[in-house]
Amino acid sequence: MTGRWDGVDVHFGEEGGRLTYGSYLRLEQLLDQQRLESDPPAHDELLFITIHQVYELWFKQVLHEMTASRDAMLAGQLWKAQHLLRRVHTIERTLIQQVDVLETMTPQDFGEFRHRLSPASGFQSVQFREIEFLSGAKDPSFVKRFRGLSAAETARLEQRLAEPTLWDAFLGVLESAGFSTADEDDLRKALQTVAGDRSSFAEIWELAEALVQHDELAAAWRARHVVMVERMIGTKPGTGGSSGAGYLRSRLDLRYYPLLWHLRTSL
Ligand code: HEM
Ligand SMILES: N[C@@H](CC(=O)c1ccccc1NC=O)C(=O)O
Repeated sequence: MTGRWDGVDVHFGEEGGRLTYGSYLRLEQLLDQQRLESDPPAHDELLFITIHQVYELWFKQVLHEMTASRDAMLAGQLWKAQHLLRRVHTIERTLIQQVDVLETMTPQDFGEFRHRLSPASGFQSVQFREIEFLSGAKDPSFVKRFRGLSAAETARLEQRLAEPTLWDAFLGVLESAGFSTADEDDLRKALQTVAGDRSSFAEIWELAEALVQHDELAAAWRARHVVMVERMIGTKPGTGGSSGAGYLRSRLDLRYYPLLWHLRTSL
């Protein structure tokens, strides 16, 4: 910035032609990534692409925060793990609310370009599956069922399958506090003890609550997504080759941390 605040010759961001807003954020590249499949262009396809790209940007951020939260747990920095999970929750609430924007598209307007999308589908979102794996729901069959993955994408999924999950890291936290997590019975007892003595185990309890919150928000997204799908395509099969809403309904009961949910019954 040069010049005077109150004068006319104020030139923000022009110091020697270095960093600018657009160059820092790589806007030329970012804003040039929306290519429609429909021809002539269907009006709503830009919204459809933009929404998905925004989801993928947030997925990237969520993975960044979840990975750091996991590593903080492994390093015994419980306050940090919880701080980062709170940010994840806030992003996840945003991801659920964003469905509202896409629902301003009618089924008729979606129908103008939907036939062009097959066999592509959200089922092929690598980052979405990475989030599931890192959360604790590792299912190698998804890697096999993906068609058309690049070598780099396959490597990312394999890495997520191999590395510790948030749940693994949480078990490490319990072990560091002196609990046995050798079998499910020991684990149930440990969780019961933590829940029953919150003044002694405040940080561990809060961390468990943060994991439950993450689990609940993921479930809320699945529920929101399937209702949107029913609104958009009814009971038609999906472009990705599944039964559509039927398949998505079969995934509604997925929970990352069933033991933290079972615990509720005995509190
Ligand atoms: C018009 C809006 C949408 C419709 C009609 C729709 C429809 C579907 C259908 C039918 C499936 C099942 C797979 C298949 O295609 O056979 C699916 C899966 C999926 N969709 Fe969407 N979707 C929509 C928007 C979105 C958005 C905005 C996202 C955000 C990234 C998304 C992410 C996903 C994911 C991650 C899956 C895999 C879910 C799983 O395996 O549990 N979808 N979608
Ligand atoms: N599977 C959707 C199409 C769809 O929504 C989609 C297509 C390509 C890329 C991402 C998508 N989003 C979620 O599935 C359908 O069957 O209508």
